[in-house]
Amino acid sequence: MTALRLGTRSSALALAQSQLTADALTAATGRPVELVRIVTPGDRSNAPVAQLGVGVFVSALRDALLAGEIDFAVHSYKDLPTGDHPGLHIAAVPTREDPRDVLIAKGDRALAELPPGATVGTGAVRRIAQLRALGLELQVTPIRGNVDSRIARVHGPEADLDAVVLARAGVARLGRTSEITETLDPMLMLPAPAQGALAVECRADSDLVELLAALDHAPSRAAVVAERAMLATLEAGCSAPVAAHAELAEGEHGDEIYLRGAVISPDGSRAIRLSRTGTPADAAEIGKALAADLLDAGADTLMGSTE
Ligand SMILES: NCc1[nH]cc(CCC(=O)O)c1CC(=O)O
Repeated sequence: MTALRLGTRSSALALAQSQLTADALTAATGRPVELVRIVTPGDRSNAPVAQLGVGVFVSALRDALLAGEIDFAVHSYKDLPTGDHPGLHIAAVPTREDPRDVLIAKGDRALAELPPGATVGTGAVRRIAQLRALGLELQVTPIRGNVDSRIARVHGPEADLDAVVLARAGVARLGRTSEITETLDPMLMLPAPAQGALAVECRADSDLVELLAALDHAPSRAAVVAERAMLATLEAGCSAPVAAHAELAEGEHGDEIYLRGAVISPDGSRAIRLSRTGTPADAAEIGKALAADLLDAGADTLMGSTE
């Protein structure tokens, strides 16, 4: 049988999550899968990702899909733009990894155990804002780079920070969970919408739509749909850092989604945190309604407060 071509970036994380997905697909369907490395403008450039945007990585894979060079691609769902892409289809959202953020700190420390003035590195404005909101005497430092190079800022010959904050999912997929010193409580550090989830994408007219659906995990998809609907609705009205986390639980009347959302001012001085519940079938509506609640509570005014 001809192998299905799975396009992937060459970063360690992209290769790890592509290989995991390839193995799961082969186990579920018997179809062999080969990885095809796509060199993206982002991989060729030395410019910081913050400047290029993760969009460049996604675009190169999507171009290769539409050109028929690859049959499907696996993305970190949180890196995808919120709008649908014409001609493409997300055929599966596999079982999500733990969506929480983690701390990797020197001396096996938790956040509350870091000494005053400790340096904590992280890239995302969402994490920076929530770290500042804790009111600890931390020096929050914006950093960039891949997961390995960020961990190297704490452990290793070039170490120059006391701690870094990362997504648990990325650390787990690279097999480095033993280095985690604290998994951060979502009450304090709410994750990015869709963090820990993957999107398996193919052309909308592809024969593979049904085959790839074997990898879909309905509860993971419902959670991501709720979180991303919230994000998409907020994008129109507010440019402050956004966080979201949906949990599925069995309620009295069947499964229920519990969606939490937060919008934080970049300096951490103000935060609006709200939640909504509903049924998984209404995931998108729950997300939109929570975004409307956040805007009603003043989410659009949070960008103004800076240090
Ligand atoms: N921002 C980059 C990024 N995109 C996806 C992950 C891994 C976690 C995931 O799949 O959600 C990471 C690293 C991180 O945020 O620490």
